[in-house]
Amino acid sequence: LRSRPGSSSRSYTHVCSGLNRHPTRENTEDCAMVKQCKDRDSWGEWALNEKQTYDWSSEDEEAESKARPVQVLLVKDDHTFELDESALTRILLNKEVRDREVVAVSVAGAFRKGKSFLMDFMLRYMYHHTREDWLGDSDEPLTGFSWRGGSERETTGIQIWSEVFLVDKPDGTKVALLLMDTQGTFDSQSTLRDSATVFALSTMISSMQVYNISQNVQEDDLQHLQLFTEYGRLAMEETFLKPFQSMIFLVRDWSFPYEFPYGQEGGMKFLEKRLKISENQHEELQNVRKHIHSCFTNISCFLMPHPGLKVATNPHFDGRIKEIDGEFINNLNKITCRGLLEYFKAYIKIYQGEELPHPKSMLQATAEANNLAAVAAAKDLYNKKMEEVCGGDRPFLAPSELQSRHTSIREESLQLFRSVKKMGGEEFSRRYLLQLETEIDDVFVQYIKHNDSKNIFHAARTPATLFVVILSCTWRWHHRVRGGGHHRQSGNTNEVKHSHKLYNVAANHRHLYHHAFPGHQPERSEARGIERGLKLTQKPSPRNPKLEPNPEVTRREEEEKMKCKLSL
Ligand SMILES: Nc1nc2c(ncn2[C@@H]2O[C@H](COP(=O)(O)OP(=O)(O)OP(=O)(O)O)[C@@H](O)[C@H]2O)c(=O)[nH]1
Ligand SMILES: [Mg+2]
Repeated sequence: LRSRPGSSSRSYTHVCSGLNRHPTRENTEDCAMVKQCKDRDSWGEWALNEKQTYDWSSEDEEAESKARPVQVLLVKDDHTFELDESALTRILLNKEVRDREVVAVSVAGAFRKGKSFLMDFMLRYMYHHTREDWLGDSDEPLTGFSWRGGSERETTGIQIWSEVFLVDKPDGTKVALLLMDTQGTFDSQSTLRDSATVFALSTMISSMQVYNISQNVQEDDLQHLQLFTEYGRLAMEETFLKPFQSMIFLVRDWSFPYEFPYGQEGGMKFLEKRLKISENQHEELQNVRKHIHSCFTNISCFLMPHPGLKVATNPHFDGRIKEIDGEFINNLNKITCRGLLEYFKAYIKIYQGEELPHPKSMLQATAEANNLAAVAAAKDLYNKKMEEVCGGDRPFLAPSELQSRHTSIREESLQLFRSVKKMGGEEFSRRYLLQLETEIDDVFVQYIKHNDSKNIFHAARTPATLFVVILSCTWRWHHRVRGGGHHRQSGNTNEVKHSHKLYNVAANHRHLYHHAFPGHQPERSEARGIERGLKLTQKPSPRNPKLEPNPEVTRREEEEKMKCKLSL
């Protein structure tokens, strides 16, 4: 194995010092980082000097590899992700393990909660598990994955232990066991998306995810688990019934052993209580529990005691057992897990792409929901009021009237949006106000169109045709009225005026249409509107009760109407 350029010298030193205790030189011919767990006696054969440096600079030098954490997933400064495929390939395609079933054990959870520290105990177990005292010398510092005290984050991305352990299954076959340490969630340099990606990816590729939490199982722990697993489920193409394998809630610093004893049994009873779904529970609480149950094939829990104040607060503590509380040590347990690892590369591609939605903080999601609900309520109000003004069964409205009704209803609806209490602040909600304005204006164009469909002149293909039709109708009316007597003359003058006015409106609206709906052709329903429009334009009509009804005129009038319709 080669050293990765830019690998942290800090964690490197840590690992170097650990090599004295975990020397490895199994298969130099294949550069294998494989530990045959039964072959424990050979482990001590090869020890490195603490100050020894490694020169893995040449591909040809299949150097005696040193067990160490290898950064396989990098979260870069610009919050993008990079998979170190060659490092991963070197570990996983080693001929000793490449055809073996893989069991990946991962640990994830909030930053600074002792995840790497725990993984180092797992490592120690893997190296010494066949010994009675696998914990080793009580003066031995704890090494492996880099862990440390302090408030700033340590582990970044995903690291895997370069050495893959071969573990015997009861049926005599061997499985490859991979240990994986992950970047803690919610540190101050990561976005929610960064945290969600690391958590989701490690859950997707692990057979067992250890969810490392502190002191208790809180509702927000469950909600975050729900968010992250959903983010993982989204990325998995197949919709498995249960997309993930095993999940262990590892509760650190458990302080209530008198309620639930330390360890797995107490943990299971405690978790059963915490994840219980009951009828009278609020839907929100039920949903998060149902989601978690639906995600994992196995869910268990382990209650770990506090390791003692030295571990938690002493900056010089180096992990030696004699300084760790006995109870903590007594509760370190065996690993039991299995699974597959081959989707690693495929999954990271999904997170590198932009198809997945970005997860949002609870406040952001709530603020968005508030604003969207206010937009919906305001749009509703606008639509309702406009329906009353110019809806389906309302008569044609003069455009100027329609415009002025729209303006006042629009303002009323914007006012409703402004008055609804919303989270996220003024600046945030301005975006939604703009969205509302745009949507209302779009709907208004529809209302104009609808209103126009009630107008006879709307359906004329061009203003010119329309004009010819109007002239023709008008001329016929003139002609008929001239022969029909004095009374009709005044009615006809009105008619002509009306027709001209409507022609202007129609021509004007056609212009609006073509602007709003380029390429739009009048539809049947609009054609039907012509009939309604005809009725409208003929007011006051010869059927006006004030005028003498003349059956002959009425018949001709009907004929004229038909001609008008046909020419349209
Ligand atoms: N209270 C408490 N502290 C612990 C426990 N285990 C380890 N620590 C201490 O917690 C500190 C952080 O340990 P790490 O293993 O580096 O924590 P981490 O979760 O890997 O941190 P990040 O890599 O930054 O996410 C160290 O000072 C440990 O000594 C524990 O069970 N309880
Ligand atoms: Mg860590």
